[in-house]
Amino acid sequence: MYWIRSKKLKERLALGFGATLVLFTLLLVIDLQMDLGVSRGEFIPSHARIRFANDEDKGGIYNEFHRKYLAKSNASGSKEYLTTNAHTRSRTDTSGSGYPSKQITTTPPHDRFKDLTAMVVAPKNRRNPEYYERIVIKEDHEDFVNPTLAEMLDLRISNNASNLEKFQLSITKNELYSKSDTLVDAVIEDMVKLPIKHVVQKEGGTQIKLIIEYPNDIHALFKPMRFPREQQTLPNHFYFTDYERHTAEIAAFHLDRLMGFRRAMPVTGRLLNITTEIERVCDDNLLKTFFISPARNKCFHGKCSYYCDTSHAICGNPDTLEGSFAAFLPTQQDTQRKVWRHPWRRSYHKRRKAQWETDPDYCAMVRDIPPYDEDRRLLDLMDMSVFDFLIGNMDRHHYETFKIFGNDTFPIHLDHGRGFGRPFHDELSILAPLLQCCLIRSSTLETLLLLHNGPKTLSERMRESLSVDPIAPVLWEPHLTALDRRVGIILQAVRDCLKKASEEEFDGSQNQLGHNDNFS
Ligand SMILES: Nc1ncnc2c1ncn2[C@@H]1O[C@H](COP(=O)(O)OP(=O)(O)OP(=O)(O)O)[C@@H](O)[C@H]1O
Ligand SMILES: [Mn+2]
Repeated sequence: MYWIRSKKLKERLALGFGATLVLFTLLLVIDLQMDLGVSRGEFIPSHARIRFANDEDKGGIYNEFHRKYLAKSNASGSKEYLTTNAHTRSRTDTSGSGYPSKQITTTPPHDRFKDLTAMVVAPKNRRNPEYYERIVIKEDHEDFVNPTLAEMLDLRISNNASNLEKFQLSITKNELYSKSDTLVDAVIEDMVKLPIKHVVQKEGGTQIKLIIEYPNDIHALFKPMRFPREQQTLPNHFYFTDYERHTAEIAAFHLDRLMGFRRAMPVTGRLLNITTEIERVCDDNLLKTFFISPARNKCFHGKCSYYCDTSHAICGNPDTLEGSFAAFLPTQQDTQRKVWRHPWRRSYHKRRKAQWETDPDYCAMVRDIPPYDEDRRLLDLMDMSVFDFLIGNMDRHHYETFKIFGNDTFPIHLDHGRGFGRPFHDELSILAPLLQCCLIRSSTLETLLLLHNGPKTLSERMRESLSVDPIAPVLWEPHLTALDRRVGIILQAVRDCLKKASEEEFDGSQNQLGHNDNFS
């Protein structure tokens, strides 16, 4: 009897152990795939796993910059000012002092950053690179091969292809569209004017998104308006629980284009009739979630993991709804994208920090790991850091590239719904990649200097660019002001990097001199 019972127990234990082992292995494989960017069955290490930090390490230029900047903004009272906005804080908001309270009183004199301009215009010194050439990188475009998707896929763009299809097939290895592009406006006009044929909810992702289908197989990704322009990120929301803003998607596309990155798909605003243009043409699953609110507005909530219930419904006014429409990424055969985990990914945990937040040598480790050890990828992450800092986007957990172009291609600037949430706050941690690597493309620095010194500032250019959008004004004014302020902060960050490097260079040459002195 005892023998049987013990055997059963053993069997049960063995079974339990086996099941746990299988589950654990499965989890590990899934996690590893995200970590290593799996492509056509080959494992290509993309970057280190997110490691959580234990000890606070306060060294490094990133932490120094952080401290300096905080000290500065405290000394001047506050860099933030009062917003008297009814939407900002509802009566039930018990968040305490999450928001600004003082008006800026003094403006410092305009610093033209002439020291940085000198470096951008200096010719590249091939024989004897200067110390700053390790920080401000001038790229060679001599062996410039830049095939299009059509060329890679051996496809001809037919004359009766839609503007979107032409656009998609003209995407190149280096950018989504060229500086002299003529298709972006046409793609946008189609998304604004063409009738909507069919609507389904996009699967995956955390918040609601709809796939809009127009005639001729044209598609767009729709994000609906939830709040008025003046609504800021709720003080008690983390970046990963922040609501998405359709205006941020639109503004991010304009900024990406203005900065000359051309890595974001075209996005436009459009007003919809929620009844005739969504409810009557949507699939059954979405249709089931439609209802009329007590205020007699037409609403729906869809199905998703965040904010898809009656209390977070998307409502028309009474049936007019505003939203953003992003041109669809290529869906042709062999245009798959590779998903990479961002090395400076946040922890997505409300109490833990990621390793980069406390390790001042984090970049040295990233620099050694493919694909960051060669070609353009690390420079692209620096651009992304600049871009995200400007828009205040903390939600950059992954990024995507087109598989067919290999590793020496651009990361697509995707998913900016959580940008433009806190116009009175500059989130320096978004600049951590740039500050920890002390690295920037010369062309990006040049653009920043131009936007800083004029003739037109970034906010002026953005205001102008956004003014043609059907739902203009797209951004609340404080967001535009923030852009100009943040350009100045990035330039200061680059200057601090250069200053530190020049000090190190000077120390090095002093040592050498001292050494030589002994011989003289
Ligand atoms: N313009 C587009 N065309 C086609 N697919 C897109 C487009 N933009 C984004 N996607 C795809 O949809 C996915 C989800 O989009 P997005 O990241 O904007 O939504 P999200 O809800 O914020 O997702 P998550 O919560 O995972 O961050 C993206 O990872 C991308 O693969
Ligand atoms: Mn997202």
